Amino acid sequence: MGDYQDAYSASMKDPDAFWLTAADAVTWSRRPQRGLDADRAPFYRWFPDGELNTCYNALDRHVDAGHGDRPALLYDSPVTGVTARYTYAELRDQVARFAGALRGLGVGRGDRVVIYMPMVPEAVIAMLACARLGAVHSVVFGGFAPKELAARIDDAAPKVLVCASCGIEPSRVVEYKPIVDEAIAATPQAPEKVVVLQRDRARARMGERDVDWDELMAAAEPVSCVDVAATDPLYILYTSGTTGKPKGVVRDNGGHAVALTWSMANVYDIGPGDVWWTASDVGWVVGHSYIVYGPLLAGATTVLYEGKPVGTPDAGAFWRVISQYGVKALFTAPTAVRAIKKVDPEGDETTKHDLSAFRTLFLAGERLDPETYRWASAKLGVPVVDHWWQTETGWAIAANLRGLEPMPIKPGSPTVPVPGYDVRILDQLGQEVPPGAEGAICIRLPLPPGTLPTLWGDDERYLSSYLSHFPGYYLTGDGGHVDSDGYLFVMGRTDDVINVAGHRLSTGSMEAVLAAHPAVAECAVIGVHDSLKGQVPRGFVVLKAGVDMAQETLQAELVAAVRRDIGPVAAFKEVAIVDGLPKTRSGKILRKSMRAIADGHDEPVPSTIEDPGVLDALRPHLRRE
Ligand SMILES: CCC(=O)SCCNC(=O)CCNC(=O)[C@H](O)C(C)(C)COP(=O)(O)OP(=O)(O)OC[C@H]1O[C@@H](n2cnc3c(N)ncnc32)[C@H](O)[C@@H]1OP(=O)(O)O
Repeated sequence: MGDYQDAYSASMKDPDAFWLTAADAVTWSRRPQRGLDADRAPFYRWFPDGELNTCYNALDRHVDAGHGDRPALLYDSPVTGVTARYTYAELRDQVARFAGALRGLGVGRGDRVVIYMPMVPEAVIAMLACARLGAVHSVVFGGFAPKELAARIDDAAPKVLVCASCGIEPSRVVEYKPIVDEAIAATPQAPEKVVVLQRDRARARMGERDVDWDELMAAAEPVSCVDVAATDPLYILYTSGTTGKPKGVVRDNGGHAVALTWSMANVYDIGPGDVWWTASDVGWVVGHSYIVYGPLLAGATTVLYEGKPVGTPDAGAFWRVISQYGVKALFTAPTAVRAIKKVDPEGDETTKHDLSAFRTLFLAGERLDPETYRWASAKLGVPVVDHWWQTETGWAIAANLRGLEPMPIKPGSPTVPVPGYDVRILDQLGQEVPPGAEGAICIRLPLPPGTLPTLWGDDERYLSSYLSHFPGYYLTGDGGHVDSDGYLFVMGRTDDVINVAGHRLSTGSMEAVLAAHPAVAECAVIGVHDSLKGQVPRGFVVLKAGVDMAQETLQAELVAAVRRDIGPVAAFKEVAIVDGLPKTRSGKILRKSMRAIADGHDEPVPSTIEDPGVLDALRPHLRRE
């Protein structure tokens, strides 16, 4: 662990020096003299005296350096049959023009813009245009329903919303504009204007506040980059918490640019001119960091793929893209690999494509099970590198740093803490546990650059969600252990957040939907193991006295309600009607015990249980006997 150990120790001993050196890789309009600002600890900030523009660093800088002809973005859309190639100069020009269009709609520094779009180049253009103006974008994943979109609009209070008329799923066209209209009607924070990108598969009906993307672009003048403080927000990205209300994770400009630039070289071994592909969605943090900002900051070529691992058209889609564009490294979620493996268990499709340029498969977003790791390693013949991070951190907490010092891979472990992250495993009393012992995975403050400085408009919730549990530490919400070689093993969430196909979801918000049904007296939703999606939600409801309704009808209504209120992404398909839910004497539902039984590893029942008979009666439902 030579280079790694040196870098890690340097980042711990003198974080200011470490990150100010890393900051040299970024172009500043005012170079920072200070690294960490701890004046308002635990609200730490990075590079408080620095000024820059993130869009300048992602685009203009490369054009100014003479690389305007280098491909910046390769769009590949098997669902529409369209491909497109943007050089750095072309992408810069499109972004500058759309920034001019937004400015014409009154968007300026600090204003919020909500983006609700599928995987089209215009989504990337809109994000970078906001960054160019110093405006704050908030991208919402297309699989969320109107209510979820409305909750995000409510919180971000955007001046403008940018959407497409539709997204294209393999089995159906999803009309986005009616979802946007419904969401806007449900919030007092309606944006002044909605910019609509019309797609031929389902053109949107336009209303008074709507503006057509093409018409706007045709009339707009390009604008240059606006310098912002390093500590100014670049974006807000909402993520599920334990309650129904999503948390608005804030990302700053300076720390983000420094951390992502550092990560592209050191974690992913990607530099200028390399072709890099993150198969995810711009609506998730992986899409923000590693479809859009990271690769462009690094001067690499990023692939934007509007398709699925299977079915668009077959299980060879990923290998076709790798071969067609000479992709050096792919970053995706384990669930995508499991989907391919299910359809093509022998990996025959891998042999039909030239993968000679392909060097590494990076996986994150959910636990990488050893079986999936072994399959991908065997079929692809390249290192399969797990790494672990969160929406909140924006980049890797633990990784096998391929550009710094590749290390032996241990299946089931994302390897070691990344420089900047002081990872500790704590017991319930906040004491550090010895190697091998399970505990709460925490990070000693301060967090490194690029991580969340707070939650949008809610410092209190930032403290209560992450910092107050163990003072001086950031609580990740995951449990796990470190082995005697210093490798981290992440075993899963310790709260009621679940991970379905790499999508982080709150069981609390699903419970709120079930509880709102007039027939339901009480309910619980738990995440249970699923061989394809990693986890899926399962609901259990107790009916109000006197309810007389056919079980199937009620179940169908409850499933439909979750899809209507949260969205298809919740993948909520199963709900059981039961006589009672197991509780402690103080009334807390024993979800952990329910989860354990459903997953087939019974744990001792807590002594605080009110009535063990209730849990016994539930066992057949949990085990689906
Ligand atoms: C490290 C930090 C992080 O964790 S960031 C988060 C990282 N997570 C990821 O990158 C997500 C990885 N997962 C995926 O990309 C997808 O699940 C893959 C593997 C491609 C499978 O996709 P799919 O077959 O659509 O299944 P799914 O479970 O995602 O979808 C469930 C239902 O939702 C729908 N959906 C999905 N995306 C959209 C969208 N953009 N707009 C509208 N609807 C969408 C799907 O069609 C599906 O619907 P249905 O239930 O089949 O009708």
